[in-house]
Amino acid sequence: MTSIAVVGCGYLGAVHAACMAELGHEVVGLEVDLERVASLNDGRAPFHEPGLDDLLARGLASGRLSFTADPAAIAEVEVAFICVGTPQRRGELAADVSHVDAATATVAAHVTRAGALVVGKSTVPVGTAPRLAEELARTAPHLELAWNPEFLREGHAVDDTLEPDRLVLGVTSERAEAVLREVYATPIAGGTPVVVTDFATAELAKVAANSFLATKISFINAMAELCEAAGGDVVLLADAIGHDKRIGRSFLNAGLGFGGGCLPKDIRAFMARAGEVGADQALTFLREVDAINMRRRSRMVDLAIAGLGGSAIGRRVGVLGAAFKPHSDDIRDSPALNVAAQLQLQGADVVITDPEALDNARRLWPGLSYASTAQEACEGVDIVLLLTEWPEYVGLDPDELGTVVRRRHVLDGRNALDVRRWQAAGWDYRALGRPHV
Ligand SMILES: NC(=O)C1=CN([C@@H]2O[C@H](COP(=O)(O)OP(=O)(O)OC[C@H]3O[C@@H](n4cnc5c(N)ncnc54)[C@H](O)[C@@H]3O)[C@@H](O)[C@H]2O)C=CC1
Ligand SMILES: O=C(O)[C@H]1O[C@H](OP(=O)(O)OP(=O)(O)OC[C@H]2O[C@@H](n3ccc(=O)[nH]c3=O)[C@H](O)[C@@H]2O)[C@H](O)[C@@H](O)[C@@H]1O
Repeated sequence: MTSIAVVGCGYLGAVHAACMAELGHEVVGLEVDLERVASLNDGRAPFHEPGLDDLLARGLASGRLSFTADPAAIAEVEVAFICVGTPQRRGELAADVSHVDAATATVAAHVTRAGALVVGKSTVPVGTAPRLAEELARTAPHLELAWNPEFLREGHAVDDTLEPDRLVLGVTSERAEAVLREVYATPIAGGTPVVVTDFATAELAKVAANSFLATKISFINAMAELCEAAGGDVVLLADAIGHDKRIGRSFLNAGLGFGGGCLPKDIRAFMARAGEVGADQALTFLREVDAINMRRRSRMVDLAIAGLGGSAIGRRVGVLGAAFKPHSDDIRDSPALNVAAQLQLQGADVVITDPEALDNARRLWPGLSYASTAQEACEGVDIVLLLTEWPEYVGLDPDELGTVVRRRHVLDGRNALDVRRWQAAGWDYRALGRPHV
C-alpha cells in the first residue's frame, strides 16, 4: 500500500484517486473547488462517469479515500500525482500550464516526507517536466519528479485506469521507477505493458497519441469530403480500409469530428510547442487536421439549412445530443453545441436534449432551448439532428418519433442511425459523407 495524494480532482483526478483507492492504496484527493470536495466526500461524482460512483462509495467506506481542500492533509504522502487542468490559453494555441505550476508549488510547500515522488499526469508541453524538476531541486530538494501521462477516455475512465493499454513512466532514477511499479503493481501483474522513458519522451507520448487519434479522425473526415464530392459512401469506405489490420477500423467513424477538453487543445498546444523548440515544420499537418475537423461543423450547418429549404429563420430544429461524445456530460468544445448554436444564430428555434449534459449545456449556452426527452425536443420540428450518438438516440423508434415532428427529416451527424430503418419509416435521411444513402 502506498500513501498517495491526487492534486486536482476533475475528470482525470477524481477517477485516478478513486481507482488508486480501489487498487488498495491510501488516497487523499486535494481539490480547490469546495463544492467538488463536498460532492466527492458524499460519494457523488461531480460529473457523469460510468462506474465512478460505485468506486467512490467503496473507497470512502474502506476509509482509504478522502477529499479535502486543505493542503496540510498531504504532508505525509509518498506519492503526489498532479492532475490539474492545462487548458488552451485565451487567444493562443499554447497550453496554459499555470495550474500545474501552482499545484507543484503546493506539493513542494506541503509534502514533508523525504524522497516523496511528485508525479505529473496532466498533459503538458514537452520541456515542462525538466523545468519543474529544476524548480523542485531549488525549493524542495527532498522531493523527486516523475512523469506518467494519462491516456484514459472519458466515459471509459474507470476501466482505462484500472486496466490501461500501457503505462508510460518518465523517470530519472531506478528508485522512481520502482515506486511507480509498486503503485501500479495490480495492472502490471495483469499484463499491462510498461514503457520506461526519459521526461521528454513521456511528455511527447501523450500529445503524440492524441495527435495520431485526431489525425485518424480527420483523415476519414477528409475522405467524407471526397465522398460528398465524388459520390462515395464514407462508412463503407471506412469498413473497406479498416479491415486492413495495419489501418484498423477504430477511430475511423466519420461525422461531426472531434471535440472535448483534450484532442482539440492538445493538437494546438503541440503545434505551438513544436515552433518553440525549433521543429517549426514538423507538425504543420496538424493545422490541416484541425481545419478539416472544424469544416465538418460548418458542413453540418450548411446541410441543415439546405434541409430547411435554404434558410433557418423561423424554422424549428430538434437536436439530439449536447455532450462532445456519448457516456459523458462534458461539453468542452462540443461539436454538437457548436452546430446548435450556429443554427440558432442563423435564426432557427433550436431545442436540444441530452441524457447527461443538459445542466452543463444550460450554463454555457443559456440562450438555447432545452428539453428533457427526445420526443419533447423534436415536437413540431422541421428537421432532427443527431449530433451525439448516445445509445438511447441511436435506438429511437423512427415511427414513434415521426408522430411528433412536423417533417420526417433527419440529419445523422455521427453516421450512427440505421439508415434503412429510418427510410422505411418514411424519413428523409441525410448524413455527412454519404451523398447517396
Ligand atoms: N479529461 C480527460 O479525459 C483527460 C485529461 N487529461 C489531462 O489531465 C489534465 C486534467 O484534465 P481534466 O481532469 O479534464 O480537467 P478538469 O478541469 O476537469 O480538472 C482539473 C481540476 O483541478 C482543480 N485544480 C486546479 N488547480 C488546483 C490546485 N492548485 N490544487 C488543487 N486542485 C486544483 C480544478 O478545480 C479542477 O477540479 C489536463 O492536462 C488534461 O489534458 C489526460 C487524460 C484524460
Ligand atoms: O487526453 C485526453 O483527455 C484523452 O483524449 C481522448 O479521449 P476523449 O477526449 O475522452 O474522447 P475520444 O473517445 O477520444 O473522442 C474524442 C472526440 O472524437 C470524436 N470521434 C472519436 C472517434 C471517431 O472515430 N470519430 C470521432 O469523431 C468523438 O465523438 C469525440 O468528440 C483520447 O482518446 C484519450 O486517450 C485521451 O486520454
